[in-house]
Amino acid sequence: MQVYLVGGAVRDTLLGRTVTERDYVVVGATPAQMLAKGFTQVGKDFPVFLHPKTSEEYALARTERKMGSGYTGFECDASTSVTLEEDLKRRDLTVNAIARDQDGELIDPYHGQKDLQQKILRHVSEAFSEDPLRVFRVARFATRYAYLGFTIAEETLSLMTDMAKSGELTSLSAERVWQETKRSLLEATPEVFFKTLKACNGLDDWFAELSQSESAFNTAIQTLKQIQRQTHSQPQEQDASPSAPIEVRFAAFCSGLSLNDVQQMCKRLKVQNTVSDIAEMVSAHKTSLLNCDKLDADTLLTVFNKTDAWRRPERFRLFLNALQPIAMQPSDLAQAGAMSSLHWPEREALITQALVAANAVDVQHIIAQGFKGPEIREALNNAKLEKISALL
Ligand SMILES: Nc1ccn([C@@H]2O[C@H](COP(=O)(O)OP(=O)(O)OP(=O)(O)O)[C@@H](O)[C@H]2O)c(=O)n1
Repeated sequence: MQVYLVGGAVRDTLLGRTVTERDYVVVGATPAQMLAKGFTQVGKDFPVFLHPKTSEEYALARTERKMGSGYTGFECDASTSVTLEEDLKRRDLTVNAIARDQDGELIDPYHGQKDLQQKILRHVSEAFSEDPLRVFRVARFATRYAYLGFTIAEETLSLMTDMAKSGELTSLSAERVWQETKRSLLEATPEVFFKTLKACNGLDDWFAELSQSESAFNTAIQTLKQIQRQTHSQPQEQDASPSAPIEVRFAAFCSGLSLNDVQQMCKRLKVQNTVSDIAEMVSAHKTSLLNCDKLDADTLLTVFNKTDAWRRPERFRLFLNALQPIAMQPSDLAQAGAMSSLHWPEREALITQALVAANAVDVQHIIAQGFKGPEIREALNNAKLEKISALL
């Protein structure tokens, strides 16, 4: 049997990037031989094994043919007669279809090295269309390698467009689409992911709310760029620490949508609550906190109560962090006139101080004053209002 390093590890080594995960392909071996060598089998649909010591993935070389529609209709052949070239041919992009043997020699039948040099993401063969996830994967690679100047080959973008138009993207699971989305949002230039999807009609099924609204889409792109301005002074650097967490990035992406649209999209993508909470809070309260010349105590108390800022201070902090890129966009992009006169750092500090002040109101003190039942809540709110007003 022959063993080759394949996929991302070869690609990223050639790009001079750090390699975190290694995948191998094994040619000319049977599952029984792998098990006899101490590997454990993990693949359900096709034979993939974990190395007994390193736990790295070793997949038997295979060919795949799509039989039916949907994501699962594949016929797989992983017999010992499958060659390395055949295995590489079923892969998505030429830059992902380069193998390295144990002597360090590169096997590159689809000219991935040339495409790496020319910075082109190009599909290997027509079999690309058999896996709709690849539309999102290519958009993600375009995002990740944007800093190097990579673009998508015209013919590949055209295939992606055909795939999106065919409706095949709906056969993907929400988890897989979200995973690609999340990984792209955490890259240095996340807007490239969504621009790429828009360019191939890939927003229609999973991000319908954004494909239907030009202005919501533009707001998403501008707000994501604003995060980049704030967090990456050097966007070109690989792994520039993504100081804005996924909650803030996703909220930025949703910042041009109504609360109802954000909820629809989160439900469709099965976004985890910790992430969708922030996007929904931003959508629900951005107008009252940003589109006004001065903050008033009633508004602040309502927002504190509705966001449960009292018991969820960390979530509230993320919410404020998520408002920042919306508030700090260049004034010509601000949605309402009032936003342009906003000095966010001062306003944020004021909101934080108001929360601290209101939080200092002691409910025991109110009870001791003789308030009963629903009166307690009212008196508590009044006392908090007083504290906030005193600050403003
Ligand atoms: N839908 C897919 C998924 C994977 N692959 C192939 O399997 C390899 C490994 O896939 P994966 O680990 O998901 O991605 P990487 O290319 O290693 O990229 P990343 O750095 O994002 O993990 C890819 O390089 C590609 O050759 C593919 O052709 N089509």
